[in-house]
Amino acid sequence: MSRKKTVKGKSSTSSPTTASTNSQGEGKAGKSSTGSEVQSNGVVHPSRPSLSNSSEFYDIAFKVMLVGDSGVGKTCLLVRFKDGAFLAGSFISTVGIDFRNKVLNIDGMKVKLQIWDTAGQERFRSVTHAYYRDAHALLLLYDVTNKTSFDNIQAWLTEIHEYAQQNVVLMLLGNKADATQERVVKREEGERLAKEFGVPFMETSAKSSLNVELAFTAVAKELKHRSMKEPNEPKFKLQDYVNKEMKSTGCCRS
Ligand SMILES: Nc1nc2c(ncn2[C@@H]2O[C@H](COP(=O)(O)OP(=O)(O)OP(=O)(O)O)[C@@H](O)[C@H]2O)c(=O)[nH]1
Ligand SMILES: [Mg+2]
Repeated sequence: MSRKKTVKGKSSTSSPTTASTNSQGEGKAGKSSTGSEVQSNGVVHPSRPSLSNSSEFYDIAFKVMLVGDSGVGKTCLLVRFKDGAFLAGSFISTVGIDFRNKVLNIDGMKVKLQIWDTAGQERFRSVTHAYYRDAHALLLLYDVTNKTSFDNIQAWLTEIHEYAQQNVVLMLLGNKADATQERVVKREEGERLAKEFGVPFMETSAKSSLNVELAFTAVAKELKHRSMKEPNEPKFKLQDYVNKEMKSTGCCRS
């Protein structure tokens, strides 16, 4: 596998609470004024119907962070979700941190996800640590064709406990589920690990798009339910929702 390096996001140790966005809803860490109100729980409610910089109105916004070893497919997962495309060919390892915005319609509400794509390489850890505390949700990825990336999940969870908010929404994703020939981590092993740590789990594929939309939608639903706190609404259960909605390729349904 060839490895090229490119500067896609600006390395920064400042908090991502503020960020600048271009017309495609992509951005880098930085400072900007949005006119939105940030609640004590960190949820961004626009003070009026809001036009995000990606030219889409939204009612509520959350920060989601992609974490996991280098090469597990974080950038590809985000590109698949945002653009519906797969980055095949040579692997371009992320440098620092980068984000893309996407507005989802969740039960009649426009939910904006600001999705932070972090570099998995060890040398960028100090950069990404600074961003954990502002994340409302974390998608923790391993690669089903790479045992080391699976074995490292425990270390990632330790890091998350150290740097992220206590109530952060967390989901474990076993990516590259399409790669049946190269698979070395069974779905059952992923499920077992997730159960052990009490986190929702599913397998995904940025290549085939298996469960990509579902992963982000499930997180957006959980965040929206938490922030709305409708008194008579039944509690949203992320894993139950995922199990119900999961698409099957024969390999990945529980
Ligand atoms: N077969 C298969 N390959 C994938 C999938 N997702 C990513 N890849 C490949 O895996 C390699 C790494 O993908 P990236 O998305 O760049 O990995 P990353 O996690 O962002 O890596 P860092 O930026 O270094 O942290 C690339 O060559 C992708 O083409 C997938 O779902 N299936
Ligand atoms: Mg990347």
